[in-house]
Amino acid sequence: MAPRNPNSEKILDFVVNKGNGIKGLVDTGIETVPDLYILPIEERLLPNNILPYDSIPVIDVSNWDDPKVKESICGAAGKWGFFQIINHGVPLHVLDAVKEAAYRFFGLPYEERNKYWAGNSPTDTVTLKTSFVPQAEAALEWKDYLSFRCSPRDLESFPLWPPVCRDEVVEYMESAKSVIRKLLEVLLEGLKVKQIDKAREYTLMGSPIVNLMYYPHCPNPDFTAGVRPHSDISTLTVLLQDDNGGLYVRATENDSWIHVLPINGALVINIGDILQIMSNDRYKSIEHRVVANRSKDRVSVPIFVNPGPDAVFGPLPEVLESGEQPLYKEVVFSDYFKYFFSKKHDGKKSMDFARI
Ligand SMILES: COc1cc(/C=C/C(=O)SCCNC(=O)CCNC(=O)[C@H](O)C(C)(C)COP(=O)(O)OP(=O)(O)OC[C@H]2O[C@@H](n3cnc4c(N)ncnc43)[C@H](O)[C@@H]2OP(=O)(O)O)ccc1O
Ligand SMILES: O=C(O)CCC(=O)C(=O)O
Ligand SMILES: [Fe+2]
Repeated sequence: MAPRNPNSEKILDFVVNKGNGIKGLVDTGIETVPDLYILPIEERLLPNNILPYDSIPVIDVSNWDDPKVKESICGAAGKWGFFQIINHGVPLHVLDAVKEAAYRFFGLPYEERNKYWAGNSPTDTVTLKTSFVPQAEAALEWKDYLSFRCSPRDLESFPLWPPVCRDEVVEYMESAKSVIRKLLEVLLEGLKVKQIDKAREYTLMGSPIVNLMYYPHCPNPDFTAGVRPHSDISTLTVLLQDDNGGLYVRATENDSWIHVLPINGALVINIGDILQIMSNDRYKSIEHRVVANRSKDRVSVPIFVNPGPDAVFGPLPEVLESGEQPLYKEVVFSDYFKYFFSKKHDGKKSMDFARI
């Protein structure tokens, strides 16, 4: 990474070391995007690269047992890696409450937010961070996020979580659990797995993380990234977005992107690297990126459904039983996670860690 100019060093200190986040910088009233956030032209999302008429599938899951629903889910996981679900059973008021909780947390004064800043937080199950890996990024991402580890054991530290949003995060996670379970059952059935036993459950969903993502309004969103192109490392991700839009998914055509249209009450589902690996490439973890908004603050709430830290995953025996060659080796999830967090968001490069 090239050395940063003195002004960028000052901004980095204010945003990262002093824990103000990009929210704190925007609150100073900046009218242009600082150099520290400017992407090289080849990394920007240009209007010509957006496919205006394409969209990812929207699946009505009111009847999970309907073979057509199962087919749509497995088909979308294989072709698009992304789909939206409606009539999933998570009540609208729970979804609205967790989005409001995100605005409430990021609306707190600096001193209150900063109690949870990475390194200050009273518990490692909740951390406030900015960008992705600021130490490894030439240009930072225009986002702050409050991250909650949500396994049953992590929930023991609930009393230390921020009171302005903790109930809403837990209620959202608890309500989404049955949707996650159903999705995994359908997707695994599509891979000839008959039943998700306790060991498989730990590998598929042992350490979920809920993030409250906050993308403050940006004077020129075209010059910077809310989130750079990346695939998620989860088994799958359940994402609640607000009505501002700004999430783009990579299309099959060279360097073109599809906007994920906000649908009130819908959840966006994407396959993560782990499920691509377990399925030996039958399901696809597709790159996506976020662009901030010029006039409005955007929030989203992903649930990263991750394996337990010591879970070992690789292509499933059921997938390989007909003699198919494994494309990936077996990997411990915590090693994969550390590798992902050791570099900037970089497309699908994390998968090389497991590729044979
Ligand atoms: C996209 O698909 C995903 C995403 C995710 C998960 C998303 C998340 O955002 S989870 C939040 C990050 N994860 C955790 O906090 C989990 C527990 N943490 C760790 O395991 C480690 O922290 C680590 C993520 C592996 C990184 O370890 P390491 O490289 O040793 O660095 P740290 O010790 O964390 O930090 C060193 C130093 O820098 C400060 N810092 C680091 N990053 C930030 C940041 N983004 N913003 C602000 N400050 C940062 C940190 O506080 C330390 O400062 P000190 O003052 O203490 O020295 C899941 C699944 C998916 O599919
Ligand atoms: O904010 C969004 O819409 C997506 C965020 C995302 O892709 C991520 O955090 O991995
Ligand atoms: Fe993502």
